[in-house]
Amino acid sequence: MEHHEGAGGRSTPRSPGRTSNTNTPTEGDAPTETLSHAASKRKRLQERHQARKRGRTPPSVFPRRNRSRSPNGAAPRDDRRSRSPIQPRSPSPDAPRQRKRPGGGARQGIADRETLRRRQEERERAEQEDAMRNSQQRGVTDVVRQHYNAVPERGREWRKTESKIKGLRTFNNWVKSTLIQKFSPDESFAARFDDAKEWADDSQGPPPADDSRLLVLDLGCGKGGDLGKWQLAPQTVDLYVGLDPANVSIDQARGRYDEMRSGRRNPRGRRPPPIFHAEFYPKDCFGEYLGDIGIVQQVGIDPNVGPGGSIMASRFGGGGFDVVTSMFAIHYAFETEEKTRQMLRNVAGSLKKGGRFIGVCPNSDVISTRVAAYHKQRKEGEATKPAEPEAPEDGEVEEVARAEWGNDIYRVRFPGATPEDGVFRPPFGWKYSYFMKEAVEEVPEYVVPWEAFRALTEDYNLELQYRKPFLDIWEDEKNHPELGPLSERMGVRDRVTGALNMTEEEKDAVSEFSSSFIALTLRTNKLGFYHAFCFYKV
Ligand SMILES: C[S@@+](CC[C@H](N)C(=O)[O-])C[C@H]1O[C@@H](n2cnc3c(N)ncnc32)[C@H](O)[C@@H]1O
Repeated sequence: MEHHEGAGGRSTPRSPGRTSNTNTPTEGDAPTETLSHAASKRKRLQERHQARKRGRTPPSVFPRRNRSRSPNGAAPRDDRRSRSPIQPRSPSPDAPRQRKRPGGGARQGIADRETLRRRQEERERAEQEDAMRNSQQRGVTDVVRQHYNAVPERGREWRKTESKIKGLRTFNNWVKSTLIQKFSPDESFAARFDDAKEWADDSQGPPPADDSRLLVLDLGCGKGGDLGKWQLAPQTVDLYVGLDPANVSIDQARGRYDEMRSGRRNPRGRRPPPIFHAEFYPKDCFGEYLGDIGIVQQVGIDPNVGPGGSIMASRFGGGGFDVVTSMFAIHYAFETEEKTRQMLRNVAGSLKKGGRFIGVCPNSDVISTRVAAYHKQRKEGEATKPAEPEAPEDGEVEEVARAEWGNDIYRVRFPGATPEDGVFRPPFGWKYSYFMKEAVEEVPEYVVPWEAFRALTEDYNLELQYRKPFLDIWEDEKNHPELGPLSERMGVRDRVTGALNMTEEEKDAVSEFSSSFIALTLRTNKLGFYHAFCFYKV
């Protein structure tokens, strides 16, 4: 789904960011000279800290990383092969033929051969299963990657005028801007910001400028639609690292950044506002560890987070990023527990203490309510139908009740059975396809059962600070002194009437308040298909 476009309009005076170009950097490029003084200092501390850490745990990050490279935690296949005790050996043609020993020895040989053959078969079966599992995992990632690579980049003008879902796009963009405005600043910056009013009353001039700048990591950055929002973050961004498995999207994101930096995206040749240093790499952020990306390693990523990580590591370790963000993407991780944990390892490993993990994803409360209502309605329908023979006859396949809902603009469809009570247990692998006009065409996504997710995050020292459905965010923030006017400048609402600029179908997709049979429940609970969250690394 596309949720692009810069927040637009707001101009906050800020100190200039560094703007060195990366063009098409390669992994491991050293951007040190492009980072600010604060970041270099942080980096120096990081290096010092890592040196201390290395003192405690002798193996360097590199061999540790190599060992854990496989997404499913298995040892690299080559390693296993090289350790195999039964490599078939073909005798050298020049070697004298050995004579078989007579009697028991020969029988022993036959028994050994039998054991070896069995072991060989077992090994081949295990390898086949391994390959199958890997290819299935790759399969989903490939489908998602191919899909997003194929979504055309249609340009800002088209998105603002022609698009059938322009209301939805701008609304989603406003929610993302709101989240960035509210949660990207660190505590000391936010405190200073809060104090400013009191301080202004005393008329002693503005508070001293904060020179600590943000280092931001975006997992699933897509075509770079949020770059403009980060440029307008209250606390200046120093570095933005964008990762996404869709390589075409990554190229487009880099192109967009280059245009912003050069001012080509600016209307009427106005001087561009200063922009941070940014780097973009293709990467599966949920199936793989991020520590092999040079810039991520340089800023700092701790491989020891999560269950099993040492107390020393959790007290002194930690990453170097202030903010990790993942907008409309973490639902791809919920295919398996392994991927979900890898995603959390990457998030928590890259965040420093006090760092924020902010994002948006489909709200499982809505999905559960929808699925339960679907089954209830289906059963009521069945109860009024004439009775059918109890068991299916020979060769007859019992039909699975497939939950689905939506309208012309969006559609959610479960390909398999769903729980009648709407509670997704176990919490992984609940695949559904999501269709969104112009944006997402039947891409497999996975339910993110919220409570299970929240429980898992605790294993990674991530503490939930905020979680809100989109519509509640709108209700809470639409009259905010900055976010309210921002919504008007972005075209989220009508300047005169104040009503949301959306068709009924778009509203249905975002809030579901006009949907048919569970309309009342949803309206009362103010649910929306998406919700936003912020976790703090403690
Ligand atoms: C709906 S788009 C959102 C893009 C962007 N965050 C935004 O808000 O405009 C979802 C993105 O998630 C990305 N994605 C899917 N699987 C991923 C994975 N394993 N790791 C990182 N990103 C992934 C897709 O390639 C796609 O760019």
